[in-house]
Amino acid sequence: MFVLRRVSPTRVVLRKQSVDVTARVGSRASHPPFSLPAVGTQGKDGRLGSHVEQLDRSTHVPSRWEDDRPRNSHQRRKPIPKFSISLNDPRFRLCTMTGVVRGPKDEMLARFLDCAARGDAVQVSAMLGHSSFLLNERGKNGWTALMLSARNGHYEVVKTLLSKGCDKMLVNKAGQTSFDIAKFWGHNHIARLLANSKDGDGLQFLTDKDAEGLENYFGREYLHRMCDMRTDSKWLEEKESSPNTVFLLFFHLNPFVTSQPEETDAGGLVVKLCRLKRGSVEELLSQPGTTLIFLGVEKDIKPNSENYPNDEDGLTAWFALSVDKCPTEHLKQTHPDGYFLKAPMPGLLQLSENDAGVTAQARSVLAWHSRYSFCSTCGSKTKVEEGGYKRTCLKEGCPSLSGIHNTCYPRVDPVVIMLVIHPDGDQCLLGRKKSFPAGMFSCLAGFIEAGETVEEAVRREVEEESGVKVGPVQYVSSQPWPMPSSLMIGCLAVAISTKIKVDENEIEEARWFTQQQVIDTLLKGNHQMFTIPPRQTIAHQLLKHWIGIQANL
Ligand SMILES: NC(=O)C1=CN([C@@H]2O[C@H](COP(=O)(O)OP(=O)(O)OC[C@H]3O[C@@H](n4cnc5c(N)ncnc54)[C@H](OP(=O)(O)O)[C@@H]3O)[C@@H](O)[C@H]2O)C=CC1
Ligand SMILES: [Mg+2]
Ligand SMILES: [Mg+2]
Ligand SMILES: [Mg+2]
Ligand SMILES: [Zn+2]
Repeated sequence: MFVLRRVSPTRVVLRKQSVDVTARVGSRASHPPFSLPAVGTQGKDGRLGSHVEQLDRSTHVPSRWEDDRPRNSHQRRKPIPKFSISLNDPRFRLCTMTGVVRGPKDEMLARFLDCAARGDAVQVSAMLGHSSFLLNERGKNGWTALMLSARNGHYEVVKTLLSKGCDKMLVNKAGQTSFDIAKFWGHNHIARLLANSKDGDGLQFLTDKDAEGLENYFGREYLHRMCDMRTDSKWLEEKESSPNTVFLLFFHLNPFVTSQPEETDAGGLVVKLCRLKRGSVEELLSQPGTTLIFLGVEKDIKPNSENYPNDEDGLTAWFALSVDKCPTEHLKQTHPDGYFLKAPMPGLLQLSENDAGVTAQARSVLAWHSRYSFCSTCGSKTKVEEGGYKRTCLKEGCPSLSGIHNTCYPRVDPVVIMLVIHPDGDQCLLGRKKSFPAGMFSCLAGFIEAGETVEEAVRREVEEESGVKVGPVQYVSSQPWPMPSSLMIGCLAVAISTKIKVDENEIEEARWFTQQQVIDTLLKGNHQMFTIPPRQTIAHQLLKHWIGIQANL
């Protein structure tokens, strides 16, 4: 068990059982390096990322890494009183410690904002029930309840406030909407909620294009997977033969694509998956050695719309079709511009977010079929079921048929990837493999082993590869990585030792880089000293996240 305890405005102590490490905290990082300090209602200047010591203790949400021992009585959060007397009642005139007279309305507003900042959706809803004027009110620092709940990642509060019709277009003193704030602090589920909800005039706040970048690349769920329909073979057959169904073609795990001019002034080419229709793939479907996988249905199709007159449910299904023989000749007539994208890297990174998400799903499952043709338990033949999502052994009595059928489903291999932060809070550890392009450094990564937690895998891999010992570990976000089927689990971790000794079998070099060096490379495009992986990788996003949570906008 690790705890970070602030002992002075500039120092924290990191404790692990008998190990004590005292670390200086950089002047800009007055909170533990990645503890996402929650913003309370007492921020002095309305800036994001107010320092912990600037916060009213009653509104600060303690992070997992802070000392969780009971606080002194004066630090304990007081229960929020119920309001049952008229606000104009003179008994509610109170004086603050500074002698400034605060009216009952101010006091109520302060409590309302406090509830929003702490994530108390029930109390927020109750207070709005009798005092609707609070909805869009700002505190002294110019922040509304929506901004505070978006900042601190309180999904239920944001949902409650939106359902009451709050104004999500209001901005703080820095000109940021609640969406900007949620996005900046990495609360992507909240940013998506804000982006997709309609404003007072019934308009959607952001277009799909604007909302891009809210997920890690390969993570966009463009299709509804409809897992429950995989066992309905009649429905699947109907969809397979429908003229509206979309087929994505793969050969050697490479998707069939076209390059089209970009619809922007900037010009350039965009690489798009070819959405083939039944007519184009009819012959390929009947060839031996094809694999067909049901991917899902388009999410935003209006049932029985004019475009889909033949389909009873109006849902457009997508399938991935893998063929054994190169089909370019076959498609020459219908798709003269089509070609197979040289996957995986960096070819796949040219796709749009939507296409990348679908490709990640298709490629991982197809890769599994290509490597697991026979039963992994007894070596017998298998039959493909459930729209390509299951391979069942055909040998009666095979042990794979009893118990949990985990050998019958596509693999997902969990991998930890971590940005290790120096105890001084101002440097991070990056390494490079021999196979990386010259000058490129990235986060350390490694496969999780059987019977291992995410946290332990982070500590083990970092120590194995760099010799650095790690204490606290915090999850940030994940990314499917379809080469062939990894799930990257992105974490920030705090080092408790700093001496580097690389394992030369895995890593060529590892170094501590200062935050300024990372900013120069990441944001200013200065690649003289080193480069980092492209924006589509979770390694890049972890670095961005670290810079983000340290920033004091
Ligand atoms: N999206 C991103 O930003 C990044 C993604 N990655 C991905 O993360 C994955 C893991 O990173 P990596 O540093 O290679 O991992 P590790 O540090 O765990 O080293 C991998 C090596 O360990 C062996 N190994 C042990 N267990 C497994 C297992 N379950 N599956 C496969 N190999 C295993 C393999 O050796 P052997 O081959 O000799 O059998 C392999 O070469 C890679 O696929 C990489 O592409 C990595 C960095 C950035
Ligand atoms: Mg590794
Ligand atoms: Mg390793
Ligand atoms: Mg390993
Ligand atoms: Zn078997």
